[in-house]
Amino acid sequence: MTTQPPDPTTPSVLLDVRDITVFRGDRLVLDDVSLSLAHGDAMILTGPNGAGKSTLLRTIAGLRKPDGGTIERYGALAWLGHQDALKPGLTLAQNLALADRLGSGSMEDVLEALDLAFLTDLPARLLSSGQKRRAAFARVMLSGAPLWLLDEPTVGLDVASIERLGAIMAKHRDNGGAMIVTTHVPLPLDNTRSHELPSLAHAEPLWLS
Ligand SMILES: Nc1ncnc2c1ncn2[C@@H]1O[C@H](COP(=O)(O)OP(=O)(O)OP(=O)(O)O)[C@@H](O)[C@H]1O
Repeated sequence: MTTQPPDPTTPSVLLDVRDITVFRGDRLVLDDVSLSLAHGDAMILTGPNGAGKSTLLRTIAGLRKPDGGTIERYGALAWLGHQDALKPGLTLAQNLALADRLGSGSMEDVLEALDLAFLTDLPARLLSSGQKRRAAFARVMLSGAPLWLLDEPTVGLDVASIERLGAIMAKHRDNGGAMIVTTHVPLPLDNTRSHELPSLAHAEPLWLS
């Protein structure tokens, strides 16, 4: 539906992050963070509030520049942030059609997998918060990207929806995709790796220059 199984001639590594350092304002948030992801991997990013989980995902997504270190990516990525970023005046179908143009997923399959099919003609502003979260996740699926960066994807979701997400993530991995997921709640995912970010919040501020 989304990602094709890996081609044996392509490298198994999808993402290689080396010694990433990020400041926010004058404060060091990420200090020499390194991680790598291969096809089929699921990494759970943990750490207390403010440890820099969102900052790391945004940096990998290219939404901010690291102050040090390197990021090598082998394939497209899709990023799910805290904001669902739907256009409120457009219907769910119209919102997803914008994403569908970019990728290779099947709209019907995605709507079915997320139990959204009955909502396609509703303006996005009328969706509940859990429905909006599922719609935002639908855009990730429709991107066709092998690498998913998911920042607290389960916020606002009921138990059945979290189970659905778990099944979708497992299928994505079976198809050769990989993901980094931040979460404060357990996810229904097998064989995950975890990466814990320490809190640097109480470190002395460091000035950039
Ligand atoms: N625009 C900004 N300017 C300065 N500092 C910021 C800015 N945005 C975030 N920060 C700080 O960067 C640090 C990391 O924030 P981040 O949102 O990445 O943490 P997080 O681990 O995702 O937290 P949470 O678990 O609460 O979602 C925090 O101390 C936060 O206050």
